[in-house]
Amino acid sequence: MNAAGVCDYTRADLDAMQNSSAASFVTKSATVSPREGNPEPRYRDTAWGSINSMGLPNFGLSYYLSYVSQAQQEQPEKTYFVSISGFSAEDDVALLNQIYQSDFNGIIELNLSCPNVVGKPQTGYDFETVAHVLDTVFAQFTRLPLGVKLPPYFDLVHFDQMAAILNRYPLAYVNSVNSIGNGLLVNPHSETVLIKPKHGLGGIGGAYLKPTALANVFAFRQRLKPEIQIIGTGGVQSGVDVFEHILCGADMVQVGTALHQEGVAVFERLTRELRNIMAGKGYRKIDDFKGKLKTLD
Ligand SMILES: O=C1NC(=O)NC(C(=O)O)N1
Repeated sequence: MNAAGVCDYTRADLDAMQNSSAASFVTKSATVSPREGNPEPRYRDTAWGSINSMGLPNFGLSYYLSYVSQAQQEQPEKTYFVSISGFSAEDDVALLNQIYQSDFNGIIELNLSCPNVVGKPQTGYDFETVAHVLDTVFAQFTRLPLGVKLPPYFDLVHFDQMAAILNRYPLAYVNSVNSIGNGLLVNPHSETVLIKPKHGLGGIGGAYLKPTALANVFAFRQRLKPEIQIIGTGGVQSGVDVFEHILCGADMVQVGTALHQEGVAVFERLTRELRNIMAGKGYRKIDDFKGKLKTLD
């Protein structure tokens, strides 16, 4: 499926996802009020991936809930995801109330990791706030499955601390990772940054991101209780990358930068390439290799 923020902003984007061979889609992270987002240019592709500082532009939660309501009727066999991104626990409660009062019957993705709203830190790096938000959310909202979109972590102690917090809640899944926040890409010819917001700093995606994404999927799989599934996101450009995410423990894989660069045809290509890899290795189903990465211990 798509990673939140890619091919999910407008009805046309979501139609493209709905009519593709992707198993599902997630809608652009919705905030309490619709947002214009950051000034352009705010997204750039490179040979190795992408940089973005979109700033959570979105048409508001009701726009996406009404789209999913229609999609649920058209293709009821699919389970859809709606992403929300409050700037406080109270925001998240307000967004969840709106979802619970609608006919939405899919999965909620709570984005704890947008790095691009000036003045708003990435919640996922503030462990106490993560615990407070999840305490507040799960005290009231347990009917619909809910997962969290996490930023990448880079320290084993942080994996331990976050897993200890996450294991306290009835989470449906953890989605690792969001972009690497506040990276910088420059154009050496013009001696200029690529994007306008934040003097050129933005979230890094694509091939740059894969080693970090695989490490986060693998580390959380080792630490999280088995009831919490894992969505692997980051650096998926080929069937091999999908295979590696699953080998590290991903139950589902999302595609961001490569989807932005190639369009929804990427899903058929990735699926075909994964099938060929599995056939070559004699694997008949995902469980034959999911989470079975070998270490040299
Ligand atoms: O969570 C997010 N991650 C990103 O890399 N960019 C978007 C955004 O800026 O809206 N949000």
